[in-house]
Amino acid sequence: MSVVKVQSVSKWFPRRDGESLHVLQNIDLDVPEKAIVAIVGASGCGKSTLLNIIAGLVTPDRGCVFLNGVKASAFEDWRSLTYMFQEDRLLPWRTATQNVAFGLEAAGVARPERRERVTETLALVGLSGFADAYPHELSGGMRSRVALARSLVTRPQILLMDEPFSKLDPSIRTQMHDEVLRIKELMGMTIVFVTHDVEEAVVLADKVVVLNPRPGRVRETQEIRLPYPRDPLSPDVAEQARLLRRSL
Ligand SMILES: Nc1ncnc2c1ncn2[C@@H]1O[C@H](COP(=O)(O)OP(=O)(O)OP(=O)(O)O)[C@@H](O)[C@H]1O
Repeated sequence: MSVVKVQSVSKWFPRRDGESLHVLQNIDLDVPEKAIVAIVGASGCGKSTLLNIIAGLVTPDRGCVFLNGVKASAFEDWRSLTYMFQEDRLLPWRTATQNVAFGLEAAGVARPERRERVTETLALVGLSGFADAYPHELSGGMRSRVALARSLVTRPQILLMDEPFSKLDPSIRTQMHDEVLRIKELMGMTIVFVTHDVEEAVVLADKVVVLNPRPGRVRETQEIRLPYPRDPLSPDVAEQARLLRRSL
């Protein structure tokens, strides 16, 4: 069974001139359990809209999304799904610990359990020594790790990421890719992410979905069968990236 299934989804947004913008047309997407799927495509082709529809943040005009086989409109286990945004969105007045704890506080998790889970998750992303640091005291890579920890602290089954590492230096980005793969294996998550970076798609994903613009349609789906870990500088990754670029 697919963990995420997108079935014939179409979406229009209203435009200021009274017309509507056709953003997505008949999108089908199947994400099996523990898969990593990348969505790539030209700017404005509807990648984030598709991710937002999967996350239940935007309602499709046609078609539907199933999460663990349940129609999204009837899905109740939203804590099993988490979303990592392009900006880290850390609260500057909260320490790393307090930022990571935020979702658990909102969910009413008791303080002792909160403390245990935050400590465990900060250790998971390699930030045990920075639990009491404020965001301005952390490097870009560390902030990204806090944001990742905040997404993981609820022990999600599905991780959605919208260009989460695009603002990082290439070497830090590579470190974050390694972290995501390691943690994904450990936690057995299913991941869907959006990226502009075809190398990032090839290094992380086992399936890459290429969207065509205006309106966004699935142009093709490429399986990436290279073994993990994938060296971003290897000829195999370069060749897959070349094929994807050609498709774009
Ligand atoms: N809430 C909204 N209301 C109206 N138009 C929107 C809304 N959200 C997105 N759009 C428009 O829908 C189109 C697709 O946007 P979307 O952000 O999904 O594309 P994208 O492929 O993620 O773009 P990028 O790669 O530049 O981030 C764009 O033309 C955008 O302006």
